[in-house]
Amino acid sequence: MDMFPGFSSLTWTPVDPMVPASIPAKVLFGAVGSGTPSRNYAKDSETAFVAGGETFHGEPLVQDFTKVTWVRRASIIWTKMSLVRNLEQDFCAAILLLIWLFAHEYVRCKSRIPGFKGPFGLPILGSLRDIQRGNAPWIYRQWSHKYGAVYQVQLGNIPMLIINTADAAKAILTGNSHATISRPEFYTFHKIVSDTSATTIGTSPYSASLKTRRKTLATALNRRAVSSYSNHIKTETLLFLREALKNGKAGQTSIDPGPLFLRMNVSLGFTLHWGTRLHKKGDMFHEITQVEEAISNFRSLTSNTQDYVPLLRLLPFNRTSALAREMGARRKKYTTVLDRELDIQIAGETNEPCVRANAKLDPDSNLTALELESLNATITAAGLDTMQATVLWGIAVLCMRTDLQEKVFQAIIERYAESDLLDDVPEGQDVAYLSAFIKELLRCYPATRLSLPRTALRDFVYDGKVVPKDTVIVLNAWACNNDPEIWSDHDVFRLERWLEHPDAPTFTFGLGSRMCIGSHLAVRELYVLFLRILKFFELEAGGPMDIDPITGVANTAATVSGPKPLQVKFVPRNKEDLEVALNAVELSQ
Ligand code: HEM
Repeated sequence: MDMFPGFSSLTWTPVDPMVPASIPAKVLFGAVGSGTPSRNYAKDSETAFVAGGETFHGEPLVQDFTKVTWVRRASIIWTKMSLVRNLEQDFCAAILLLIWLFAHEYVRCKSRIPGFKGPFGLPILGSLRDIQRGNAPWIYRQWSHKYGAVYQVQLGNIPMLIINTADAAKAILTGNSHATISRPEFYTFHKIVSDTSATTIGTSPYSASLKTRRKTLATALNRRAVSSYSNHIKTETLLFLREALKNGKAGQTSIDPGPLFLRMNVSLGFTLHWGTRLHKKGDMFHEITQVEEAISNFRSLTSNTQDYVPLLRLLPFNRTSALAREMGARRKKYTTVLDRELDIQIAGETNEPCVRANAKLDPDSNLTALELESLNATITAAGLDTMQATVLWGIAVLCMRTDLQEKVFQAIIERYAESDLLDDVPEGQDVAYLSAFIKELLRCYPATRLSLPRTALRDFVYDGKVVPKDTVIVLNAWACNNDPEIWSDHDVFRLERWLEHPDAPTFTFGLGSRMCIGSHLAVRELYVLFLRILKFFELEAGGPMDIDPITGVANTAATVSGPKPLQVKFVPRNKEDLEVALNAVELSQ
């Protein structure tokens, strides 16, 4: 039954005198007829009703207000009151928002580190937008010209000290190594990803457990241990050559070397940790690389806005949190499969020597299940994207700087006879130019340009100012590597600098108490890989390449700064000999 006869067909003409009364109200307001008062102020207003007698589709177009029933009048008065109430509510909401904003800004001001200069940034966001919009290490270096070598930025409410010069890095991270031994915890990575999968060593705050885990992995990755992995490195690098030769049709086709190297690196990590090579687990490859890349981005210092603006975490459809949770769970799934397989092998005494088996079998090692899981996460994550980025920059530089490629190649053949290098590569780095190339590569293209952040475990003093406990400290490794106090020609990719100053510092692997523990493995792998690539192939660019360290970066928001995708021709220096030699080599399974 219609409770309000005539109400549902009620139509209005606008109060706006500029609108001709002859235009049907349905055209002006859209379809009318439900009778439900809406928040269109003109429509809700009593003055919207004027007398008239036209009809539209048989209904009166304009209704005489004097004929409106008492029920309708009550409805109109109620609507008017609602309008006033809505305005009151809006006003109160605006006042509350303003108060919250002032309170927030007060807290933000209070959280600044006394004595350190730095940009103030925007309300709520601080300097987050500036950093997210550009290339953070470059922007931080620009700001250091204004605010000094060490200054503060605020990302949301969180103040961070940014270190931009070599001297400051040494003073803070080496000079106060114990005070700077911890890592901060961020919402997305530590509360969401690590809720479903353990935290890696590199993202764990300082604790007794971190000490034990770090010691276990550092022992497995020290110089002596790395030299015992030469057989694994040989297998993986020779497989890389085989794939480059085959996929690139002996130099006739350009290929993207990214996936080849990724497979090689993941496989090496698996062998060292679980004693099993990746090719046996073909299906897992895409899953692992996809998940680890996504998780790496959750570690990003700049891209997770919700880490700095807690309000965003309340959004009902929070895609970042949902994705972070999913990736953590997916990582746990494949590491669990690998753990189970290794456990069966350990029980049957058929396992290969590897980090996890050593840790489980060592009677002195008391690692808990969660700590072992942290080692899993570390080995799958650490070194994966960092090594990938470094190798790809190296390949791009060699394609674009053919003079350097020739120089290093000549140095290699001077040192090695024709076919020596398919067998073991002698320990050490006996091709000085190649060694210099790797150092220069790491200097100009540090994979993590902003090193993994630290937090102060306790107060310490730098430059006469107190750095309070819990302050987040970020090393701008890229700026330190380009410090004009160390190199007057820091913008040039020049190998000879490392022959002139072999002990000059680089900041690519960090500094002090939480420095990278995989650096020996990383440098060895880079050395052996480039030695073999350059000995057997000539590299040609198969498409445009931007090797500028700033404009050439693929994703400036990512934790790791790799180059844009490459297309490369791997032209064998001697196709027949290489094919025969590579097929003859027996590779460990
Ligand atoms: C070119 C390759 C690599 C680069 C540029 C790199 C860079 C870094 C950096 C900058 C840090 C933080 C250091 C600091 O806070 O001072 C780090 C930490 C770490 N890296 Fe690497 N890394 C590389 C390869 C590897 C490899 C191959 C592994 C192991 C398989 C590895 C394992 C680790 C671990 C476990 C940590 C955490 C150390 C801690 O927090 O105590 N890295 N790496």
